[in-house]
Amino acid sequence: MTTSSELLDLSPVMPVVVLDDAEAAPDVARALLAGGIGTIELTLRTPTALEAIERVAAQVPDIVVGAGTVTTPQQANEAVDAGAAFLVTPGTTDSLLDAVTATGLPFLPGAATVSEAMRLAERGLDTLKFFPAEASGGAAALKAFAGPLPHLKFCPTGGISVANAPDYLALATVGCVGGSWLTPKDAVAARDFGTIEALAKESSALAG
Ligand SMILES: O=C(O)C(=O)C[C@H](O)[C@H](O)COP(=O)(O)O
Repeated sequence: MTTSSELLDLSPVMPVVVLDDAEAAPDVARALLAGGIGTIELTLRTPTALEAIERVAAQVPDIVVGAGTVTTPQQANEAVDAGAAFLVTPGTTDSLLDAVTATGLPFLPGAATVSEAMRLAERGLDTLKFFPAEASGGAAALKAFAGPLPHLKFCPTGGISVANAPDYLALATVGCVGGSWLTPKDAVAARDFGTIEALAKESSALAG
């Protein structure tokens, strides 16, 4: 079992993946692994996402597969049943926090402000997702968070690319960044796993 803080150490970039076709999921995961990325977050934005998680968990045991876009207690439970090893929420409500905590899985709860981060810290959580990162002030905002909250660690996502990822990864409070750029929609649709592997390689070489 990986802890929330260990999740941030798996790779400098956590790929945030939206899949319309569950059948492609194992090959996407294999391409990411071949490019040096040890984790995949499959977002529950598409009807096939749970099946995609199931397939990756069963067929690609070397990658740590999690569920993203978990916004309801029911989704948290469905993700566990599908075999997710971790959960990611874009924001946090009390009922969602209770549900994800009850799963016993490591999770990254979303926060966009200092107050939200402080509320999560009050609940004993020190490893958070910062979302939407760029729209909420970017690396400069997180740098400012670290003044009063140096003990909290973040995985920022939302608007991050290979170009601005280094600004975040340079911060001591950032363990990894999340982003969808490793799995472009057209590359997935065309089953162009070579492109995904190349993007993964470029991302895994970023200093974490
Ligand atoms: O789906 C979720 O749970 C989210 O919270 C949002 C995702 O992490 C971002 O949408 C990824 O952002 P991009 O890399 O800008 O595409």
